[in-house]
Amino acid sequence: MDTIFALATAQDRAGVAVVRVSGPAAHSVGMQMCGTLPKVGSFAVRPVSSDGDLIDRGLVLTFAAPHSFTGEDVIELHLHGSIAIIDRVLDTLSAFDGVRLAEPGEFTRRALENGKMDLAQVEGLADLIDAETEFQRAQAMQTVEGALSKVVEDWRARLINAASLLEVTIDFADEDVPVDVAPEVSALLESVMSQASDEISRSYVSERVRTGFEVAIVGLPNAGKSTLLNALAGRDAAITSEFAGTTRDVIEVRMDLDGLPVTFLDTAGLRESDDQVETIGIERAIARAKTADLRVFLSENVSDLPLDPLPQDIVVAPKADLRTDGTGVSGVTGAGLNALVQEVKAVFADRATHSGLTSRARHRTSLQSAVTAMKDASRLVNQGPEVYDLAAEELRTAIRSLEFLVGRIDVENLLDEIFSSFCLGK
Ligand SMILES: Nc1nc2c(c(=O)[nH]1)N(C=O)[C@@H](CNc1ccc(C(=O)N[C@@H](CCC(=O)O)C(=O)O)cc1)CN2
Ligand SMILES: Nc1nc2c(ncn2[C@@H]2O[C@H](COP(=O)(O)OP(=O)(O)OP(=O)(O)O)[C@@H](O)[C@H]2O)c(=O)[nH]1
Ligand SMILES: [Mg+2]
Repeated sequence: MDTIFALATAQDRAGVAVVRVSGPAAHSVGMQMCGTLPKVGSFAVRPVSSDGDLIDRGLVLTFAAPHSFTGEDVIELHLHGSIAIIDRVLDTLSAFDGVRLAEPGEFTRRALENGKMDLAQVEGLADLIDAETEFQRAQAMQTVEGALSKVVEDWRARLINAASLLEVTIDFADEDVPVDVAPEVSALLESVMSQASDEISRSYVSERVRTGFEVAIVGLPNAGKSTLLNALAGRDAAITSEFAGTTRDVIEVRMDLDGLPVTFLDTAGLRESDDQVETIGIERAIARAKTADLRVFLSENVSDLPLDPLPQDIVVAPKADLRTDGTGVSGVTGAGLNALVQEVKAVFADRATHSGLTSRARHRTSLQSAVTAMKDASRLVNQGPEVYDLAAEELRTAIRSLEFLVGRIDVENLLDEIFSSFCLGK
């Protein structure tokens, strides 16, 4: 087993930089660079040297397998966060035999392989590192803490219970069956099916929390959409001009609305156009507006537009400053801006109350196949003891789907994909 190392902190000048080393050679490498290591489970200031040349004086932490993040022997070098120090320390580490730079996510991969966390927790950890808003942090943190794993484990236990009730009956097949297990098995299946189905519908909301809710700003050319986007963003994200048809590409601005991750989309003004490029822009605008979670129609009259508002969509008049009725929004004067933001926030805050524990298509696929197998099992159980063996087989399929979800089985082919999205040093 290679010993791996990486910079765990951001690749830039900083107060402190942390280099982690994990694997069988971690302690011996540490002793060669630092003279002696602090005793296991503690930290101390040590010189960090290369061939007798003092690179830095750092804080050194020693962990011993299995009591570390990876479950292996680990040392951490907390260095001054200088680019030159980091380069020299990484160079020095790579010169040791059997010691190499870690791949993205490789520390976490070892933690998974050593049973320190399961696949759901690993995904949660990736989300936690990517979290930009409070809702994202809270959702990811509950997954890291094992909330999803615990629920799935509970469902799995109930299905195993149901399967064993069927197995007992199957074993008694030629004798008088002691009790009819069908009611108990059905009740177990019903409870898991309803909770899993509920989780599937919640997963769409959690997915939006994870990736951000999208709000498309749509309207006629020149309505002031780009000006509005810039006002929301507090910076010049999009080009604005007095010429109708200025915006063509969809411009995205990510925002944190009191912890809710929301991406505003500025789009091309909607009209019939002879300009081929503008027409492509308009097609993109309509496509993105349709898939967005919410649309803001910056429009006096939505029937002017080739798009109908959906129930929660917001319709607001443009250029409030040119109006006398006190309504509308203006990116120039800021009139109505706060009210608009509050309205968007309210819509998503309400949707976010329906979030759950799963946030990926992968989770939904597993849950869906588990539910399908449970439905089949339930139907078979109602047909009578002659087909209990078939029902038990369906239950095993459902159990395997749940095990796949938390990575108990069969996930080798998933790992490269999951870990490739991790940062270096994690
Ligand atoms: N310096 C530093 N900060 C860090 C981490 C790290 O690895 N290093 N973490 C990394 O992501 C996070 C904290 N999570 C951690 C989780 C488990 C262990 C760990 O060593 N667990 C051992 C028990 C350690 C002990 O004796 O207290 C274990 O589970 O056996 C370390 C960090 C965030 N902050
Ligand atoms: N008076 C007034 N003018 C505005 C307001 N918002 C935008 N404008 C002006 O209207 C013109 C068009 O603004 P844009 O923000 O580029 O309009 P748009 O909706 O993005 O236009 P397209 O990208 O062409 O669809 C510019 O000259 C802006 O300065 C507003 O609230 N009040
Ligand atoms: Mg524009």
